[in-house]
Amino acid sequence: MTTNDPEDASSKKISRRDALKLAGVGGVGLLLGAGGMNSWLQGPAGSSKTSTAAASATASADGIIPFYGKHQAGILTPMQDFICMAAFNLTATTLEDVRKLFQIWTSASARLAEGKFIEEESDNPHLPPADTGESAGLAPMRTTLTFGLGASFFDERFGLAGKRPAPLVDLPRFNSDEIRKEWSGGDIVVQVCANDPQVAFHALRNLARIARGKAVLHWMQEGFQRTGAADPSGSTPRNLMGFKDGSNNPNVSEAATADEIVWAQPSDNPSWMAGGSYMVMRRIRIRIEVWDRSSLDDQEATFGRHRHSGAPLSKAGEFDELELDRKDAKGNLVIPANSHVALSHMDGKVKILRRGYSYSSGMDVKTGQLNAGLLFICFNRDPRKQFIPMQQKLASMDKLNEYITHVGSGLYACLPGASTGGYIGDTLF
Ligand SMILES: C=CC1=C(C)c2cc3[nH]c(cc4nc(cc5[nH]c(cc1n2)c(C)c5CCC(=O)O)C(CCC(=O)O)=C4C)c(C)c3C=C
Ligand SMILES: [Fe+2]
Repeated sequence: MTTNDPEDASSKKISRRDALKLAGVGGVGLLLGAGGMNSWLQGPAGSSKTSTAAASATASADGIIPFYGKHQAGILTPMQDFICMAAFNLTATTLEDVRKLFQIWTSASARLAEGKFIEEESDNPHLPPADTGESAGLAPMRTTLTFGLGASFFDERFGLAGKRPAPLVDLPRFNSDEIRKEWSGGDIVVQVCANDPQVAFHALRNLARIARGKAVLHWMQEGFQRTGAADPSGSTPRNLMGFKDGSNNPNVSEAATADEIVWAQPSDNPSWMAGGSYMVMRRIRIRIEVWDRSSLDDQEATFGRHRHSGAPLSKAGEFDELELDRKDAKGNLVIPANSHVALSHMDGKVKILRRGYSYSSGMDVKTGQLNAGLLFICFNRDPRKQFIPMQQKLASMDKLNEYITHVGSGLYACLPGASTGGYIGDTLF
């Protein structure tokens, strides 16, 4: 069985020699030892201390991330440059049809991850082509496809109500939420990430196409970050507010950290979720024009970090430790208590794995302002203990709230990975 476990060398389809050859183009390869090359090729998402962004920069930027494995890819996988994400509502009326849908989605996804069409092409000119075709000749581009189930999947329709995982709660209404139904929920979520926007779109479009008669699109959103080509050094990407975003993500290349923060464990309930994770999606609109008129001091006080270096206020290095108790000569906290990092740090005890993308949906025709923001995505083992208390704290006092509004929301149980011959969801139905 192939695996998407980032620690497993057998999952790498690009040979070490190829990688070194390619990396040599940018002179990066020579600087990396064998261990360094491993994480550079396929280290987990999270802290850019492990050069995760560099993984999408050169040698492996067009490679294959195996679809089959203990865990679904697209969770610990170092972030690709683009996302195309959608929620579906089921029109299927039987569990057998739902199972068939996941079976065809699984085999199509495994092929898409390898840069193939969803099916072998038939040469019958009287039939529509099996695949829509816009990925012809394109490389796999590190495509990952990650599937999750919303709470509504467990309603009365398919006899699975008794199986709804306890952590898959209905998210509470948070202070100043302006959540819209058209950007929220859904029976199933599919997160497609790739280093090419057309490859990502193609994958999602074809999944929607083969779902015909069984599921329909509910919402869809594309997102981006700077590409690996634009930043071959792989430094932490900046969000649309100009700040480095992701610096203090947990280092999930340590299996124990990933198990503690991200993966549902066999001892957790329900056991069919073991190896899976809970994904939170928040569509967060940013009032960019207002932000752009605020002073640098105000911006830095909002996040509690320096804009240029990404360092915590009063520190010089991006990865320097946050000292939240430190006071200046006047006795004021150096990092304001209502700053985004002071609050989201949660005494260092509660952590989530963030994997969000910027989005831009053109212009708001009513106001003439940019309709843009953050497609916030995070993974956690139990949102009741991680995301929810963190967001409760942020929603009530974060200085960032002056500039943002949460307009879409979803919580999804991301199933464990599938083995070759199995299908996503086979531990449940
Ligand atoms: C509930 C969880 C979080 C939401 C929602 C959220 C929104 C949000 N964040 C930024 C930008 C930054 N966030 C940063 C750090 C950070 N954010 C969260 C959680 C949420 N953010 C956490 C757990 C952390 C790390 C805290 C820590 O322990 O240090 C940063 C600083 C750099 C970094 O570490 O990534 C930025 C910048 C935006 C723009 C946003 C909504 C639009
Ligand atoms: Fe944040």
